[in-house]
Amino acid sequence: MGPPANSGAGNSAAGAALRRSPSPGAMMGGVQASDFPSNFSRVRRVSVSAESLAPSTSSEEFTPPVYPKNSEQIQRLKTAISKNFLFTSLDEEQSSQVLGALNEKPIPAAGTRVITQGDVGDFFYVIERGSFDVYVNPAGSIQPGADGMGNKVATMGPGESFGELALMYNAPRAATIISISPQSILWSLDRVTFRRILMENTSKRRKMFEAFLEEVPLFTSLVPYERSKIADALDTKTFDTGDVIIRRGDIGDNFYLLEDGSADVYLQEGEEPVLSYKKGDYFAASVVASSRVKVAYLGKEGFQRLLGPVAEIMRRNDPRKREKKMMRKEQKKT
Ligand SMILES: Nc1ncnc2c1ncn2[C@@H]1O[C@@H]2COP(=O)(O)O[C@H]2[C@H]1O
Repeated sequence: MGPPANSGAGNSAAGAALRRSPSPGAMMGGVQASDFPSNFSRVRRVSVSAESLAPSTSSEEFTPPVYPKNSEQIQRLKTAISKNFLFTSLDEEQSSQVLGALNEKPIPAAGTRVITQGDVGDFFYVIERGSFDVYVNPAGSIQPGADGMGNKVATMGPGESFGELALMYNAPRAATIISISPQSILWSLDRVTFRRILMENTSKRRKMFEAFLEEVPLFTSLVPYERSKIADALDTKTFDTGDVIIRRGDIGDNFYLLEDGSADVYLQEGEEPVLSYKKGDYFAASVVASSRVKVAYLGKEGFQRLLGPVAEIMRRNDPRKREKKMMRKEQKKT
């Protein structure tokens, strides 16, 4: 996935691009109908009422819409959201409200434009079936002509979601989304339900990790939006001085990023450390906290799905190799 000249998304960058209010011209993008394939979003673009733009307060009464589903649909929907990090920390009530409010949207044709960059945001989408390309035009909206959609910045598939940025920031859509396979299936969630139930956690996590992830050297090659997706998947654990974070030989299912504090790698308990880690470092094995330590970690699932773009850098700079090398060096000395 090649980073675009200006992806215009992610929190800070999206922030700037997204907090602009859309001009009427930008919203239409000045695009000729013939430039694009059948347009899913244009036919039901809605004006968003002031009420639904108001930030949510959890004390207000709120009844999400309910779209009846048969058991086969519920099963498909549950599978589609099961691996999506935005749904992982919902309680039972929230979960059933969201399941009820998600509405099945078949996208029969490849080349259907689901979201148009620069438009007002109305729905958030989860992909059940099919693939979708993401385009960003650095101008902030699609432009006339063959390259009007800008640069292709990503392709998304089953289990992934999109359309949250405009709803979170009350901002124009930051990208254009086009179906690339026929017979795709999306599930849509209206903006009010998204803001009331899914947004709090998502923006909390993104805000919490945004500044930190920007400083992690491994992630500097990612576009801000890719870092936001990593933030969605991170969890935090705290260790006290002397606690073993990972023991050598443990099956390492997690990828750890040192968020705060410092940690040491030991060859043998009681000996001098052979390597030290500081904020922003990532590690894999035999690590002991040398101060109070906060780590952010990614489970195996997130690791495989989200770190694809930096896999090559990690292979070159595998922390296990680094740790083993230091250990061999130490062993030679003795
Ligand atoms: N690199 C990217 N930049 C901006 N948006 C992206 C990017 N990749 C995926 N997207 C998604 O594309 C969506 C377009 O609509 P939103 O701005 O509401 O939310 C956006 C994100 O969910």
